[in-house]
Amino acid sequence: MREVTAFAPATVANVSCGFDILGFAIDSLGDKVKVKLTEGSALKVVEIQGDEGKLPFESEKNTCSVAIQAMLDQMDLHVGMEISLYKGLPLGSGMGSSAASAAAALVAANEVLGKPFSKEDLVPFAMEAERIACGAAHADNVAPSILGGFVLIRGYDPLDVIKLPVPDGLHCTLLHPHLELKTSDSRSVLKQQISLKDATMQSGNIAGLIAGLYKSDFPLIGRSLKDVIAEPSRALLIPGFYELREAIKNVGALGSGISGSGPTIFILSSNESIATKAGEVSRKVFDEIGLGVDVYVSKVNVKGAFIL
Ligand SMILES: Nc1ncnc2c1ncn2[C@@H]1O[C@H](COP(=O)(O)OP(=O)(O)O)[C@@H](O)[C@H]1O
Ligand SMILES: N[C@@H](CCOP(=O)(O)O)C(=O)O
Repeated sequence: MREVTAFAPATVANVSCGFDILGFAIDSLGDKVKVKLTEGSALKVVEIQGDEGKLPFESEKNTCSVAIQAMLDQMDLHVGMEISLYKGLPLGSGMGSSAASAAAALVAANEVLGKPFSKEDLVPFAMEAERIACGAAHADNVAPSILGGFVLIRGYDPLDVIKLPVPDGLHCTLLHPHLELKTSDSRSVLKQQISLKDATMQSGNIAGLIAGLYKSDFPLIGRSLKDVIAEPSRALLIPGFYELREAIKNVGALGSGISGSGPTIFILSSNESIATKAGEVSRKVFDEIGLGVDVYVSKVNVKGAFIL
């Protein structure tokens, strides 16, 4: 029977000011999923590697099978598939781990079925997987993981997904402290109301960030990396967050923020050498507080999920 393996990249959701509406994809880090067409009509997760035994095999709980089931439901198609998941991303990391599994699974399953859907069409199916992973069908991880690049979710009802330009040279440093923070938990600490002043400030920064991407205006991108909605509540859950921001002030980075719902922190820089320096300085902050950290330096991935 036909089998296909796909890779889907890690993602940085929110990008500070764009809560639930902005995200971008990272190079090389990600999950792989193999999908094999079988007899019958059941989706079975048959193998999971790299998760330390933490992820569910039940097809109604794993984001791979939930996403594929949403796709089959839309087609009213009853086929059997065996799904093998190779986790490259840590769980509850803020790097879109649940999303990368769903994105890779969908791209592989779509290929196995002869590509009935475009990549854009796959986004709503992956959102259903996010609903079971964290209780909210947000698209700011799944859309960039599938499509690559910077992605804006202009609206959810109806879904309106827009790819944005990626300025040459833009690099991201990711600091993943050795902590697990579930997206569902870090959503539960958010305030449900915001003031007019904060709404105005956040709107200015989102508009500024998008204008900065279109103009390749690095200082404007840096000035816009501010979040008055989620960051004040969530930063308290991430040791070293403000110390890191202080420590990288003289390195020349554009700015820093929480990647998705954390605990990973992202830093944007205008070139690889600043991004690397920012990583070195940040590592020292975590060494000082005695918390292990993984540091990654990456370009923005403009390709998204792909068949291996
Ligand atoms: N294939 C999968 N990969 C990762 N997480 C999954 C998967 N399937 C289900 N989950 C559940 O989703 C949760 C992790 O998602 P989340 O907290 O959103 O992490 P992240 O911030 O890394 O995306 C875990 O509770 C995990 O059990
Ligand atoms: N917009 C979401 C993004 C969650 O990203 P994750 O990588 O932590 O799953 C949020 O801020 O809750």
